[in-house]
Amino acid sequence: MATVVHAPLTGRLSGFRTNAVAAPASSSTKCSIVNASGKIGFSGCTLKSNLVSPSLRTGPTACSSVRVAAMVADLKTKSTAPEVAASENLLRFVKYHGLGNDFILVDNRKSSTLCISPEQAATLCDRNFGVGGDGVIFVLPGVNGSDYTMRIINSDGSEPEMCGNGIRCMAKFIAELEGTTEPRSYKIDTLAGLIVPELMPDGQVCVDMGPPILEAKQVPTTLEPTRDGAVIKAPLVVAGRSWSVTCVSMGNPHCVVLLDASEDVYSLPLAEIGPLFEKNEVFPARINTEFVQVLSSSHLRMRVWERGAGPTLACGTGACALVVAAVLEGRAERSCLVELPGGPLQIEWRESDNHVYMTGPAQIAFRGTAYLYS
Ligand SMILES: N[C@@H](CCC[C@H](N)C(=O)O)C(=O)O
Repeated sequence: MATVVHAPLTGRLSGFRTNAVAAPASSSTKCSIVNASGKIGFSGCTLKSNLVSPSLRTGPTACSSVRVAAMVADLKTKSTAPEVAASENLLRFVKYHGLGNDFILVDNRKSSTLCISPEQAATLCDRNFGVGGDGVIFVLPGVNGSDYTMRIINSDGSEPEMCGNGIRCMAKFIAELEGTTEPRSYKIDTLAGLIVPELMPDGQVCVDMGPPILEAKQVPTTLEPTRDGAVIKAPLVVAGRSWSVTCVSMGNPHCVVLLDASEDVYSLPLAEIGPLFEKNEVFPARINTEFVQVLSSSHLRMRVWERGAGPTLACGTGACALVVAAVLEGRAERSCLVELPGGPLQIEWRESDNHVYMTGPAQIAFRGTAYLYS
């Protein structure tokens, strides 16, 4: 008898989702695999992902050939204290996402040193061999008067300075760790400076992302500045096409490409051009690239190729950067709805303080315990 243990966690964009897996209850029980579209794919057992109940992972099973880094995400776990279990190579985590930009959140409050290596983080992010995620986010003790410190490792193991969707997720995670449901804000130290997310009464998170950085050398880019030290509407040839680019740092570097209104952003071959921007020699620290369709002066549609993570469903710092770029190019107002593949963000580049404010959701997906392999 085949036993389906877990229903799949499916999403609107199943191509970005891990497959849900059914595990055998005993060696004599066959397991069925439910694919991301919700269909039972086949019997037998090649364990492919992470949704296996811990109660079912011991003892002889038909899944002994498990190649995966044996991630265990227990949807039934009720724990309210998702602290790192450093013993026995186990790591407790909570998976969150902001508009489908997904992160493995780790409670690292007991130390200022990351509890796992960048390589381990990259393995955890693998959608076939790990939990799956665009990055791992660590909550560390605060420094210099901040409440907490955020560190993030991209899915390729590199460390960026900041993450907009990630910091909304982190604010929700901290509230969970602190056991509070009250609206409040946190001062978070990041490699991009102090960032302040605020939990709103409606469940959204509004983040003061600080001021944009436009000075070419600080972005950084070696492109020739076109206006007051900034790179605005500069020509850049990539993949045989001359693009008009504006470079903005929100702590991390962004290259914004505002398209003609008539060009459908979804017609671009993102997987082909994204890496060519990311690794272009004019961006010495590599770059995140946003391709933008200006639907109106307050409604922008974007797709992103992220440095160290590839095509993601949303990029918070990218949405902030493109509103700044669109204002500088005279294509948009200071307050815009930015439509990303995973949903909308409201972005405002406030004239009074020169800070960019981002408002959007952050949601828990599941909690789990992962085996760590060095
Ligand atoms: N998705 C993030 C940005 C994460 C960091 C980025 N990949 C980089 O390397 O700069 C966001 O929401 O801002």
